[in-house]
Amino acid sequence: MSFAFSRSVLKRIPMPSKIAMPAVSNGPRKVKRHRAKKQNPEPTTPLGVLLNHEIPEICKEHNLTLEQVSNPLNKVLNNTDLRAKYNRVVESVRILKYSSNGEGLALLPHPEIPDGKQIAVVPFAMPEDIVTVRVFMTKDTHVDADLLKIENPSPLRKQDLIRCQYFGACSGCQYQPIEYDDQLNFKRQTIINAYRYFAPRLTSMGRLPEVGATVASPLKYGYRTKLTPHYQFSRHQDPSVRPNFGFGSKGRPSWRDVPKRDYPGEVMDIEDCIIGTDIVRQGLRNERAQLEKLVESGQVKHKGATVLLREDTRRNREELKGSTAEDGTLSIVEQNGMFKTCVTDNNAIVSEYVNGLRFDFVANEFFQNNNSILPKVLDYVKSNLALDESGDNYLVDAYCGSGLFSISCASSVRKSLGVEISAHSIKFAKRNVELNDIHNCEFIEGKAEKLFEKIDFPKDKTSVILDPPRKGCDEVFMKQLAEFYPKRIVYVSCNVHSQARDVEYFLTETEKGKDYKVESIIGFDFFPQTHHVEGVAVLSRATY
Ligand SMILES: C[S@@+](CC[C@H](N)C(=O)[O-])C[C@H]1O[C@@H](n2cnc3c(N)ncnc32)[C@H](O)[C@@H]1O
Repeated sequence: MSFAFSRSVLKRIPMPSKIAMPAVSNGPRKVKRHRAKKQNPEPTTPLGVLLNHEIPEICKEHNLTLEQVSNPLNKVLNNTDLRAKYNRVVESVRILKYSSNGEGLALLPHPEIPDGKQIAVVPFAMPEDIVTVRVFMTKDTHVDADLLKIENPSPLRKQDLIRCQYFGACSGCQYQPIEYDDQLNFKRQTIINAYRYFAPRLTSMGRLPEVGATVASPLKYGYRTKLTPHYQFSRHQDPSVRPNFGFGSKGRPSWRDVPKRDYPGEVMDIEDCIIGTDIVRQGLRNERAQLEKLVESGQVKHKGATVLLREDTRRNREELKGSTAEDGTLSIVEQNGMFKTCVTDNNAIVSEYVNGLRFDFVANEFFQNNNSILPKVLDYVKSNLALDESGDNYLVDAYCGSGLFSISCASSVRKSLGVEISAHSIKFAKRNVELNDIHNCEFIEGKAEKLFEKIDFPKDKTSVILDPPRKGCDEVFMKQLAEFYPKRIVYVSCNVHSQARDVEYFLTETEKGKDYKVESIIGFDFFPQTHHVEGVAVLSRATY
């Protein structure tokens, strides 16, 4: 039997520290009082958006003050009768809108105050649904509720579009029952909201263009080149039985007959994930079967792990290594003359092809997860860099990863400079220029602002691509970018909220940023069936 699974793939989850024994005491037993934890999320996370923008907005729309919708949390936590009153079933609830996280938001009657209200977050409910919910968690500002029944569906709800048996309990997808065009519209609305919330000055000054229609993904299912299922042994579980292997679950909804979960609220047992590519889906099946064998034979000694499933594409079949089927044969999918395996080793080197260019990278490092949409994104980014046809152009690629943008634009520029914090990614960016026989791209390792120490490109001929992680850019970087004064900036982002915040800061808070105009804002649907949207904002300098 192969040990590859347990040795190379698994990331150990730390064991809980020893449980402290209670101190011996002779006095009367103290009643333990529960104290609510203060919620102070990062403002551009889904919870930050909910607390700072979505809840106040609902209050405003319904003439409610924040006090009128807040809950006496410490009282509820310490009084069982009161908790039972708050954790209740509520019928005939109209869902008002989606949160930025693709969850339904609603107003419930207050359980104590006759004309009071509570704001409820209801996963899997959609705007205009009339539903029955069960409140299971009270927070200061809102309550969390499970969707129990759809009494009257929203006109946008098409239940027969749901293709996954786990939809409605798995935390991965939110939009399966919605026609694809409507999904794209919801994502556009997310971007519009993000700029209203995080770029209020630009919005009120009329300095933002209309957000464009979200660009569709060619593949609506079967697109994800990376999945990371996990498992965890619970304390009460027979250690010789395979634990659930899959993804996190959401609440305990009962509106759909989803296959039984033994450990609600934890990991769901998922046999197949249909948003994965064919080979990644095969990898999921293989690794699940492997885990079963290893557990049965007592070879899994740790409490849980996350398993990487990453597509690897090669021209040459002999180069492939990866997940094997139960009979020990390597799983391979052949597609358009290329061969694909599913790699499970975090440190393996994998390849992807985009527009005929080859990109190698370390399996657990960042690479875009939807290969099918990349040609459209690259076309759009390239056409918005305002590159001169003579080729007298320079490109800065900040947060460059393994060089996707620099290398894809190399034939249209004289020189490019990429910067990236991950040493691994930089190593592979350098290797990728060699693999593609490119000679005008340079890469440096370090924080994004490091590039300003190095750069000697003429500002009037330089365009900048920004593609930071979810938290966005920091102010130091934005200030230096404004000082550098490039002719054009294309800002790609997987979090449109931090993007909107950065664009507002750049245009309103930096001296030279005031000379820029936001030319366009548009979404790309990298993750169909989910609430995620990738935003691309184009900024141009007034004169160059
Ligand atoms: C969304 S990825 C984009 C990668 C690349 N543009 C691509 O499309 O493949 C963001 C990248 O920023 C890098 N990163 C994170 N913080 C950084 C920082 N402060 N300075 C430079 N790079 C950073 C991450 O390692 C990651 O590779």
